[in-house]
Amino acid sequence: MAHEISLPASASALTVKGLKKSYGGLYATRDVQLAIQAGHVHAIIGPNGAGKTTLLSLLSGALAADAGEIFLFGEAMHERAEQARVSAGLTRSFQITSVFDELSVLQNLQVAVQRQQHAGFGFFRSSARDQAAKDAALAVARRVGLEKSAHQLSSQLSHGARRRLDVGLAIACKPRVLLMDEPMAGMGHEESGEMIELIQSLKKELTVVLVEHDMDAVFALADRITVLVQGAVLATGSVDEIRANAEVRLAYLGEDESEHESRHEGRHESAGSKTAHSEEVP
Ligand SMILES: Nc1ncnc2c1ncn2[C@@H]1O[C@H](COP(=O)(O)OP(=O)(O)OP(=O)(O)O)[C@@H](O)[C@H]1O
Repeated sequence: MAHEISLPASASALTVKGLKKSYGGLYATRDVQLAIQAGHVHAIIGPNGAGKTTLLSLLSGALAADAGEIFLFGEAMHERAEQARVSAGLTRSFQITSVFDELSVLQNLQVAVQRQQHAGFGFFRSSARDQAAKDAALAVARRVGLEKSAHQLSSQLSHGARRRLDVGLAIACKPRVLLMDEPMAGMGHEESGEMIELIQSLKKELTVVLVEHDMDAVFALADRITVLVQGAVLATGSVDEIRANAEVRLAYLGEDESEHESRHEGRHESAGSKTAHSEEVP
């Protein structure tokens, strides 16, 4: 089980060293080290309050770290502002407020494409550039399975389709590493399945850091898993290594395995409804 960084910074898509963040006396992120390999889906799991969202915010630049370094393909990100990280290829998805309700799917994607092209909101526009942005937006809509809803208002989308639009907005920024914060949240079985398929397909093009409570989705998608407990990395490993790790089971579930198994036998839950106390490391 690797706690230490075994890859040189340039060999991994994202390398994190000694990352720290505290709120008052409480460490939300405690000396976190990560080496995330290119082309992987790397899941970050842990109980409620473990520091998963804080970690994503530190990686995206939405939050300033107290200490630590972040490298994107060997390039230092930790002193850059959020937008500069997006421009370098480090983008966070599922900031649901980034969707404009009053715009169609295609218009939303077009705005994201134009931002990426530094075209702004209509300044220095040319019809050729507008057409190129529209074509690129349509390609992204197809990529996330929203071509049939391209002209629909975003406010009229189902929850699952809206979350796919969020992925589309992130893809429009041409990320090399995509940070995803609970993409399956609030989804039923079918919508989760569609999102799993979409994330699986993204692996061909980019690296995904996935924070997710739905363990079925994590086990279906992850090449590597890092377990956070109280802000610190407890373990990093393959799905099989993490499932077999007694320390993880104990710390993550807060109970021993036999207790968990007996409780699990009597429980029935639908996908996407799992909470920290019902998360499984089966
Ligand atoms: N703005 C803040 N001010 C003070 N404490 C905070 C703040 N944000 C987070 N925390 C604390 O930091 C710790 C980590 O929180 P964080 O939201 O990152 O955990 P999480 O693993 O994402 O939890 P969850 O699974 O419930 O989303 C928690 O103890 C939380 O209460």
